[in-house]
Amino acid sequence: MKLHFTKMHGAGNDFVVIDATRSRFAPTPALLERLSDRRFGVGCDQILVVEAPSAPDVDFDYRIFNADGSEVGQCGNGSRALARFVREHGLSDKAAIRVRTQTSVLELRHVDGNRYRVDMGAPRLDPADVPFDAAARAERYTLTLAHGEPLEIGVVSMGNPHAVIVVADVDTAPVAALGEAVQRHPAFAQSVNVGFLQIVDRTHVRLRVYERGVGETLACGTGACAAVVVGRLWGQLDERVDVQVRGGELTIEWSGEGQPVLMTGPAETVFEGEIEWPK
Ligand SMILES: N[C@@H](CCC[C@H](N)C(=O)O)C(=O)O
Repeated sequence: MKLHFTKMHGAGNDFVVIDATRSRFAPTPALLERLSDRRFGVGCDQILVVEAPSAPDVDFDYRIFNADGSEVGQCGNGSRALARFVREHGLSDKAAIRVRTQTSVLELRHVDGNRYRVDMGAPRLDPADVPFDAAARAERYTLTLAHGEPLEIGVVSMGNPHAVIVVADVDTAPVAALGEAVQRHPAFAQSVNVGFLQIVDRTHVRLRVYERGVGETLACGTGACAAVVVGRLWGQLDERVDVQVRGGELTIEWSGEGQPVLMTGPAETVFEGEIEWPK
């Protein structure tokens, strides 16, 4: 049997997108591995599955799998790709579409050209929502890592968990080593995406993210939202911030607690293809 897929990316965070609105898609671990494998399969950071809505308040259900096969609650860059996918595949011509992930409902809109805007909902700052094991909610937490050095972090859920570390220079930050160490910390019961944020000025930042279930990606949409939320809570950023990531640029807007985070950025289709499955 042939499985049809679309390869897409958002600022270099790349996806295999599957339309499961018209035919059944069974995401077995072996199939997810084949789709994400860059040598023996198609290759991507995440697999995105568009499904018919499970309730009348949304247009589609949106499932997300990391490259390691783990199913997760949110993917920001993927939501822009999904907005483009449903337009290009004639699944919806609405100006705004609503999608449900495991953890949130998002609203997606086309802005112009290749740019899409997503209402990502309000960030969740209660440690229980992340989940992060802390005695009480705080804007800064100190994490003690195995090798001893205390680390200041901000912790946010955007429907998936994020720890944000402010660094002087993202180019020299030990992204993989520190990212792994923070992910393994027992305070993060479901692991965590780890963002390294360099503040250039109040409206410009640079960001690298060591993602859960993948490793470092060229961009992380929810990571950009979480980084701006933390930068604002720490009093270092304005309401609208351009976030330079390795694969491009995202604009994040957040007016403050209880308000939704708005993310604007590119979504590109790379190619369409088919793979034989089962082999
Ligand atoms: N690339 C994403 C986030 C994907 C999920 C993440 N790795 C997790 O495990 O929570 C984005 O653009 O937000």
